[in-house]
Amino acid sequence: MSQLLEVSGISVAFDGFKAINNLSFSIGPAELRAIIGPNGAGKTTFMDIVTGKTRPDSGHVTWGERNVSLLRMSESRIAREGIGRKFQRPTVFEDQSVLDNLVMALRNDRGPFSVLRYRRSDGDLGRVRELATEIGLADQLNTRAGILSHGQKQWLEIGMLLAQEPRLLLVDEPAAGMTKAERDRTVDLLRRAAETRAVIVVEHDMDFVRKLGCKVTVLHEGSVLAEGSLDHVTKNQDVIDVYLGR
Ligand SMILES: Nc1ncnc2c1ncn2[C@@H]1O[C@H](COP(=O)(O)OP(=O)(O)OP(=O)(O)O)[C@@H](O)[C@H]1O
Repeated sequence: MSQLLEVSGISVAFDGFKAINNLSFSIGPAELRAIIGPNGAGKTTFMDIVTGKTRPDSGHVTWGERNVSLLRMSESRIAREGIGRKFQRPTVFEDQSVLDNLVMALRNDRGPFSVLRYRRSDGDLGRVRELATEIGLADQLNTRAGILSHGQKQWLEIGMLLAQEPRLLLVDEPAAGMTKAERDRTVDLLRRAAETRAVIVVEHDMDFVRKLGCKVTVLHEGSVLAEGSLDHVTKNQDVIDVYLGR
């Protein structure tokens, strides 16, 4: 298989306004990609379409080895197919410990009645420790999530998504509100996560995007304006005119 997700020729209009306009995009199974673009370019709407929250008026979105269409699937089915989404604001269970948040995320996996029967197993604890190490919170397992820093909460939520072993992770503006040290650790975390899965990062912070060191897709008015390395797209005059030069 060459691509994990293939989006071709999608368009969606809200009250006649084309938020997404004949957009095509694809990402491989172990690839990190940054999406940038001015406010209103369609970045959120694009993620809404991939996750099934918004249905495009036209176009195709195909997924996985069997090229199944995501357009007929519900949001929850798409999540079960292995597409995880991290919104900008962290949504962890503040009164629970880091450990319990990660255990709950593992539990999410197990079907509708499993929560009732659930017992924490040694295997789960092993996996939770692995996840906590991956997100840099191994020493905070018993800390209440509510007292973590903003960056640590973001990592915890990424860990909760990783617990479900997504094949594609969509991450919305992770750098916002983070300290420089937290941003650097987030870059490492996302780069590592993308060694074994596809990761799409929507971000305005160009320094952060540069550190991600990945291919960049620039959206503008619902279409791809430019694509390539950050150096390549930042030299593009159209990109300078609509985004960087403002
Ligand atoms: N449900 C909706 N109804 C009407 N218009 C919408 C809706 N959702 C998005 N839009 C419009 O579609 C365009 C694209 O919005 P979108 O939020 O996808 O852009 P964005 O690139 O994520 O912007 P930002 O960087 O500000 O988050 C905007 O003009 C927005 O106002």
